[in-house]
Amino acid sequence: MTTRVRPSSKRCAVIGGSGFLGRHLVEKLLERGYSVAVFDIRQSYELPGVTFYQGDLCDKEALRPALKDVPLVFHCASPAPASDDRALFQRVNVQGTCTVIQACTELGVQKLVLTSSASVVYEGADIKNGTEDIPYTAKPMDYYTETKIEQEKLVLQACDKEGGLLTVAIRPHGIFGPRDPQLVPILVDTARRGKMKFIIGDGTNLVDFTFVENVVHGHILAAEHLRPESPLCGKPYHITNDEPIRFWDFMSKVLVGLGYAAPRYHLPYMLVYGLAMLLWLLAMLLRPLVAFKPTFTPMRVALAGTHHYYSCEAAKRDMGYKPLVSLTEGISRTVESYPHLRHGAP
Ligand SMILES: NC(=O)c1ccc[n+]([C@@H]2O[C@H](COP(=O)([O-])OP(=O)(O)OC[C@H]3O[C@@H](n4cnc5c(N)ncnc54)[C@H](O)[C@@H]3O)[C@@H](O)[C@H]2O)c1
Ligand SMILES: CC(C)CCC[C@@H](C)[C@H]1CC[C@H]2C3=C(CC[C@]12C)[C@@]1(C)CC[C@H](O)[C@@H](C(=O)O)[C@@H]1CC3
Repeated sequence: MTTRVRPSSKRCAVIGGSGFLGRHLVEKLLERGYSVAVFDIRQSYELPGVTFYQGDLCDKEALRPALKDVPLVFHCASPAPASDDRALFQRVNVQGTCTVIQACTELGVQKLVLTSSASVVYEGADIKNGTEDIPYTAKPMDYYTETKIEQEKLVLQACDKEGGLLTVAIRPHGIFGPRDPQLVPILVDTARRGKMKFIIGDGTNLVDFTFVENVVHGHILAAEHLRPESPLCGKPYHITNDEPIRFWDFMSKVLVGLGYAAPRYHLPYMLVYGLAMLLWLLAMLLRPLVAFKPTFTPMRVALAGTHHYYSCEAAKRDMGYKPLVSLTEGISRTVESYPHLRHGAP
């Protein structure tokens, strides 16, 4: 006779746990008394209380040991959004997520929390205080967004309240904080190359930037409130700092905090967007001959020149979410964490 081990409720797995958000999530889970299995294609640190499993999430056999006897799984792995490798996004975000769902179901995992993105509804036009009922965009601006939509649908449709796997998706927007490999490093690199002098558009567009610890808090609340009778089952939730800020004020605060000049001169939005489209087309055409990646992609220009902020009222109502770290505090902790990116640092 085989006896099934009852999974400890303080045990969980984090797929993508070596990444920026994943590692912050792991650290908070440990603080809250969880023991954590990390599954990732790379191992980036070691911590007591964490067991690492290195592998590709598209490989079910590699996933199984990490998810065995675990009641709760967080899935926050993805290829980097800036990549233009469509096949990789399809394989990891879509087929890989199917594999994760199958493995969870076969192993009797009770809850799956997906890190989705608020970008699943963004198509380059203004979104002001967007709620979760905005339909998915029919015109995703890049392969990352296209596959995040498919991924979110797969996970939410897999929710089975009749004793099966329970699922929920968290949609953060513009995550920033210590160890972020993307937002601050790209911003500083652009500033060092003298390209952060310009404000795209009139500079009044409001945007959500969300401190990483608030995003982690939203994930843990979602996991702990996800039960068969709760409204969270099969639903997406925006998690934001609940403090929309002008895109260019946020950029300026980070730049000035790190010793760089704030952007000052205005350029018309449509002009820069048109140029970004042209450059992107050129990069596509020349790809077989020269590999160059424009900094100002159409997606980045759109994000820099439109309103895109979201309501987190549903998360407040259904899981008692409230941001723990203010934008001002988050920016100052972020700036302090990047001494090597300061102006003049070797
Ligand atoms: N950073 C943001 O602003 C932001 C905003 C909204 C949503 N998200 C979502 O949050 C999640 C985490 O993003 P992040 O910023 O921490 O990115 P990240 O790149 O730091 O982390 C992603 C992790 O996934 C791992 N990974 C990639 N492919 C894998 C594979 N095939 N098998 C196993 N592991 C694999 C990577 O090694 C990495 O450790 C992603 O799902 C992303 O779509 C990020
Ligand atoms: C070159 C400049 C105009 C700006 C330099 C900063 C940008 C690199 C970031 C500003 C907003 C960021 C952002 C993302 C990537 C980095 C920026 C463009 C995402 C597209 C990353 C993927 C997430 O899922 C998106 C989300 O919905 O949160 C991010 C949106 C903001």
